[in-house]
Amino acid sequence: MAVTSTTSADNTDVDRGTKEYEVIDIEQQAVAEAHLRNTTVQNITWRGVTVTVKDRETKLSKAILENVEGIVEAGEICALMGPSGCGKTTLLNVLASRPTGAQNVDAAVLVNGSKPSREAFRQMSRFVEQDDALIGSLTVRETLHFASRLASTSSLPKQERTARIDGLLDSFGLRDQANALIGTPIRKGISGGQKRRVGVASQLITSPKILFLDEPTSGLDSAASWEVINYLKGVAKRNKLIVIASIHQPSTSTFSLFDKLLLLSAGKSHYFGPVAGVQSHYESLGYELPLHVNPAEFLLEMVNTDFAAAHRRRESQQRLDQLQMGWASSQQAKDVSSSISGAAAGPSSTLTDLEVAEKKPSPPSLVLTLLHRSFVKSYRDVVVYGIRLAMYTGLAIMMGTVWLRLSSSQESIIPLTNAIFYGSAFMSFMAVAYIPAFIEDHATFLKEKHNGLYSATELMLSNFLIGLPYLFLISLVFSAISYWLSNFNPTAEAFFTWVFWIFLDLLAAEGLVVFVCSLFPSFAVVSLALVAFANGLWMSVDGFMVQPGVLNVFWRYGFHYWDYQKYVFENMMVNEFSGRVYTCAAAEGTGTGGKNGCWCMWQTDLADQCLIRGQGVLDQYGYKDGYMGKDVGIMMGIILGYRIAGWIVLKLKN
Ligand SMILES: Nc1ncnc2c1ncn2[C@@H]1O[C@H](COP(=O)(O)OP(=O)(O)OP(=O)(O)O)[C@@H](O)[C@H]1O
Repeated sequence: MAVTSTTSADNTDVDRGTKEYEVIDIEQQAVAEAHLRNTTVQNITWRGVTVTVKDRETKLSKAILENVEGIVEAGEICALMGPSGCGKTTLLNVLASRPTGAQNVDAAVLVNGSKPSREAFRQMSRFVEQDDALIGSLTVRETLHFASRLASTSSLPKQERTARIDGLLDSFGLRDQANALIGTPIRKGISGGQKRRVGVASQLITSPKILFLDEPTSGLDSAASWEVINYLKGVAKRNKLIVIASIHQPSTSTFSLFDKLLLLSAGKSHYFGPVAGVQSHYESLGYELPLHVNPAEFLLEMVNTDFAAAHRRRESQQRLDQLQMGWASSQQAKDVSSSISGAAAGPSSTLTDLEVAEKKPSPPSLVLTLLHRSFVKSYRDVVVYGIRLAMYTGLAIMMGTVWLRLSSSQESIIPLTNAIFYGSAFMSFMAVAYIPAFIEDHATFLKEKHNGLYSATELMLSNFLIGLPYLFLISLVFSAISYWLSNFNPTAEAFFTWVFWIFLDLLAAEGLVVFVCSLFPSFAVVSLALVAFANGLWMSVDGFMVQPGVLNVFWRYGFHYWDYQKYVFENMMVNEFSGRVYTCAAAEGTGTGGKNGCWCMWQTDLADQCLIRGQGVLDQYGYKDGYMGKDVGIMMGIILGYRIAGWIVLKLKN
């Protein structure tokens, strides 16, 4: 028979009345959460965690964490608390085996009493970032669906996957929001608290045994914070998961949801143990918790010297030292040490015994999943390609009407040349509009890479492939409008050659954006400035402004030959001029007339027929027909080069 469980809030400081937060069928829940059950990891311990960094001002080494230790058992949820800058994030990173950027890290972090291999630890743990990079244009259900596909084998039956997703939606109170968008800057989505819950659920769908969370409640009001932690606690308890979360000033009711507390100040432990025992520990040191005061606030005030008046600094530092000594010499601290030793001495299951998460998807299946996800994002989020398509359409109309119906007489030659340069250069320049979308993808990639889901190779491949149809569409729409309005070479072959070169131009420009954004993903403005600068450089040395034969050797050999805009401009020029003939102007009675009463701006073998052979225009630049195959090869090399450079940057950067 199904049993029903009801959870309602402890409402010491948040009045929630008798509101029922979840009414879930326990039997159904047990089935839906079967994949979350932890039967292998009994505990995580850390001892002697000492982290030193180089002081930014004095350049001397200083410890930001000193000899910190603790133990969290399966099913427990532990809070890391302390004043700002006390070392919470650093400790969380050390425990989660993530880079800290420190000079030296000493730590013995053990699972079930033994040191797990890096890969096993990656498989069994997940890290939920403070600013969890969710994709705003996906729905809540899609977010969990893609997280599941990236983490677990594609042979997982569809029904099983859906059951897991539904189970997590229920466990985190998200069933009603399942089909709501996460939200983008221009489309309102779910609330901040719901986003945090989605962030946690999307990590849990990958079945970790240990979950680290960096300030999961920051920026949330007390009711939303309570909900996030309460849902998390429910899942952890039912499935025996280990949860360690850093937290800033929780409300009384949120604070009491935690089983354990590690209180830090200036990198040192001030308390580690059950939340319920912290009050008696401080009472034993002579500090009684006043009535009607939030205990978390009280503790934080006690261990914070940042706001002490200048003349009381010394006094407050002395008190802090006393408190720290009080903890270090307490019986509880000794008990913590013995529990850690006990866990290490116990029958440690070697990590090959640990049930490591499910079989991972193959690289091609990862690429397919990323492609699918990017596809959904690309048609829902106008920032990705929609805005660019609109911009390029606008540019095509503008160009087509400025360079309108150019004739095949000689006065059109310079406008046609200018239009070719302007069109190809501006198309490339406007790829800067792709920067925000790629920066969002990069943030998601970092989170997923740290959690071991996929690597730079899968990102680069899927990112390149998803761009192909969209960039081709943009090239086609732009060309269909501007090409015929301006009256370029009116043959189908010339038109499609033009489309093809615009397409290659956009592919190279997007490669440049991806490379630069991979270098500076946190600074959109820097990426924007660099891409704009690079485009300016490529425009000035592509052969239009200064013809290749005139360009000095430094720019010619240093930059001109690997400037993709050179190949685009050259081949579009050849496409327009090599097979065409233009009429000369009729000579006016000025004495400068040609032989047949006409005046030709370019003297070619057709001058006596009052015509200009297009090749004459090309000769001025040193361009010839017949090199398209070679140039396409070079262009592909440049496009590939940008992608490889971006891939190397992503591989090398942490
Ligand atoms: N790689 C580093 N080099 C130099 N100093 C560092 C480095 N990493 C952290 N620190 C310093 O160590 C201290 C602890 O940083 P940490 O981010 O762990 O604190 P925190 O408790 O998480 O702070 P907050 O609550 O404000 O996020 C800070 O003073 C920080 O400036």
